[in-house]
Amino acid sequence: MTATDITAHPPRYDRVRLGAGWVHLGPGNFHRAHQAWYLDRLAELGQADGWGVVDVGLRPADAEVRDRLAAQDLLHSVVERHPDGRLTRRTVGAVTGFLVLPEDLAAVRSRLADPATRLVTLTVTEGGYPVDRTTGDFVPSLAEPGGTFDLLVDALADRRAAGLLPFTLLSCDNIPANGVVARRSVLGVAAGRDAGLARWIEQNVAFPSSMVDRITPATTDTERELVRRELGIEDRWPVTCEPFAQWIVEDRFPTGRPALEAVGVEFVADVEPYEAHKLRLLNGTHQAVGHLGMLLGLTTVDEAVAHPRVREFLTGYVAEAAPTLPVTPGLDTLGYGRSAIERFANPQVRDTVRRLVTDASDRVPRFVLGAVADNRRAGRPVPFAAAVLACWAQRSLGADVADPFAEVLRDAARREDQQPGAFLRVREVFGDLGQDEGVVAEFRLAREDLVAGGPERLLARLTSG
Ligand SMILES: NC(=O)c1ccc[n+]([C@@H]2O[C@H](COP(=O)([O-])OP(=O)(O)OC[C@H]3O[C@@H](n4cnc5c(N)ncnc54)[C@H](O)[C@@H]3O)[C@@H](O)[C@H]2O)c1
Ligand SMILES: O=P(O)(O)OC[C@@H](O)[C@@H](O)[C@H](O)[C@H](O)CO
Repeated sequence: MTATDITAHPPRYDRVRLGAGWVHLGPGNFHRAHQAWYLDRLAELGQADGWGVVDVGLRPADAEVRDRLAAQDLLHSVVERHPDGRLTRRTVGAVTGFLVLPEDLAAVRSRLADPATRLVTLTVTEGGYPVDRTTGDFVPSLAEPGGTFDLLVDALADRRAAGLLPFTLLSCDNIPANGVVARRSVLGVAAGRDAGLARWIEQNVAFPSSMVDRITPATTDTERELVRRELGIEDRWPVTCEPFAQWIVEDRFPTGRPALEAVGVEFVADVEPYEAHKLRLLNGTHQAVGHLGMLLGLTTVDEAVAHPRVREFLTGYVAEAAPTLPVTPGLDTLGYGRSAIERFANPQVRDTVRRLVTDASDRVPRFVLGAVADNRRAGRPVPFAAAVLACWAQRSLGADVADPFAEVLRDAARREDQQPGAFLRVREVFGDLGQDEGVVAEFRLAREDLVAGGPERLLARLTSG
């Protein structure tokens, strides 16, 4: 098929009417497959006027994304990959600006200070928040100078000085109580500068929490080629993802919000039960399949789920974590976990196990350890979670581990033979977990399996095959 440029396939609405009322920090793949995709569908209904998104990148890698998208009028494809191989594509035109720090600092400041800007969203990854991984407390030394939270506090100070209303700050990162964590991060940075500003923020800025969901792998040349070959579109940075998408948001937007309920976003009074289900049963189970899949030498998540013992292990993991979740009307906890595993099994999505375990020390405490702590408080054993941690320990011995704590974890994993449980005693990652003798015993058992017979032996012990 001869490919035509994406600019020859524009959205069916007038992008000029979108303007710019929404700023997004962290313009990665997920943002484009999720928040921008939802707004695009709202724009098609003619209900997004004034809410165009200005993307802001704070990392050098964002400049390449900006350059590629700028060459195609900031349009991008979102391509849904159905299990039967079908592809559905739309051109997303919701992003009306793309700025990158540090070069565009003045433009970013003025965008954030503009009265038209009423909503700021974040997908800056779990590690992008200056809070302790295990307690969630603000840690001043983790706040990157000139980073996300300095920028937000500067912007709020500008708005206060100009007598403007603030914007609402909505975190879309996978973190328990992400609104509370965003608030703590902003207030922590503000308090270190000016108590009056911190008070003003406390009294005036809303930080709703949200649960976000759509499995969105990284884009490589393979995805670009797929879009060119199968759909006939030349797109310099398409995003491929699963067909499923969900966004549940705490409805606190004193400065207004787009009417996203028209395109399926659910606005609720309390997002916590939905968020807990998602983080513990989807992201937690993702950690399980990611660490096991890496040790099994597999590349994609669906390959791992196709291994019958891995699927059974994941089912066991879900059953172990499920009792820690609140009974929630309309939510079948075990069914939710089962449907997550079905989504992982989609052979078309081509998500990699490596993506899931990157920066695991930012993810495991948020996705796995909460359920472990709740189970232990209730006196329940945690053989499946302990097995996931043992897989992580084993994998930490490798040289190619991308993780802020890679060296510390490697050293601890190396000491395991002499000091059993040393890995779990890396306090910055595991908090007090290493003091729990029951968990340490289960972890040791799993580690012995891995050392003696690899992941197959561990799987054989914990599943019936
Ligand atoms: N990919 C998914 O399936 C998915 C689904 C739900 C939620 N999320 C959330 O979105 C986040 C980003 O995922 P993605 O797939 O877009 O990743 P990505 O690698 O495509 O993009 C990450 C973005 O975050 C920015 N970033 C990273 N660290 C930062 C920091 N310390 N400060 C400021 N910006 C920073 C990067 O510059 C980039 O713009 C995840 O960490 C998760 O919290 C992802
Ligand atoms: O992106 P992270 O690091 O928060 O977590 C890895 C995956 O579990 C995550 O990206 C899922 O794919 C996503 O949360 C699905 O909605």
